[in-house]
Amino acid sequence: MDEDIPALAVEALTKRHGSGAAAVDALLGVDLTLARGTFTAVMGPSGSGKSTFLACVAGLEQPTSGRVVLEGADVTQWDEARRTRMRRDRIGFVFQDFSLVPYLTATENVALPARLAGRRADPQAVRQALARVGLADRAGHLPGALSGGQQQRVAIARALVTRPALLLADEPTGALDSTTAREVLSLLRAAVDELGQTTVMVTHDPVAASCADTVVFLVDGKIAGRMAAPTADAVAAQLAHLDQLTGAAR
Ligand SMILES: Nc1ncnc2c1ncn2[C@@H]1O[C@H](COP(=O)(O)OP(=O)(O)OP(=O)(O)O)[C@@H](O)[C@H]1O
Repeated sequence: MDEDIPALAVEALTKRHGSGAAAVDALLGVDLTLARGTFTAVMGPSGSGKSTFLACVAGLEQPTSGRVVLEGADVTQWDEARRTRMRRDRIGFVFQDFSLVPYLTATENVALPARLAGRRADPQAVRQALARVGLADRAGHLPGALSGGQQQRVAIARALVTRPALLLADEPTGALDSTTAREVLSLLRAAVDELGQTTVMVTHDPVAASCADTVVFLVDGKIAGRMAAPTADAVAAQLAHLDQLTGAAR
């Protein structure tokens, strides 16, 4: 694998939901290139296009125009079956509500992506993934017997066990208290630093965003600003100025 190929390149991405008078332009020409092993936070007001962006990157939605290039492959050219395989094999997801299967143990939840792909999960890889998130001693527990933070850690182990090209996290700390949120964020940061895991995280929280290498601000479907080496204060200040940024982006 050529190390110079970016993990993700999004080129002139547009997405129009609906048609005619009801059409909504959720993305209006987004360009973004992510080098491997980088951690990017995506922020923006409600309705700015963050979820649509993640859905297009994951191949869950077809963009109206533009390209999504994952590790050098233009996935927008692929049919639904191939995009589904790509999602299963090359992308890890972490959601705000954890999205664990309630009747499966932590181990079984982590093993699920491989099983869905028709493979047997490597038991050692599953054990290691759970140990990495500090849950070796909770492997046999059902999600209902775990705290919110522990459930999110299981979800992170599940997302990372396949060693995906891209980890997409949608408000991963949105349902957690601030102490637990910090633990989850340090796990994401460690995955980037120690495993070289390319990560994109949508968040409303400046503290969460400050764990990323770069913050990208979306406003009205366009990138309205970027911030390298973010601090929580600087991100909060930038969010407060998004209205002016919108003006500059137009
Ligand atoms: N399936 C859909 N059909 C029609 N319009 C949609 C659809 N999905 C999203 N939209 C619209 O596209 C725009 C962008 O929505 P999106 O959910 O991507 O924003 P967001 O930044 O993720 O918002 P939030 O922070 O509230 O989750 C909004 O105006 C939204 O109403």
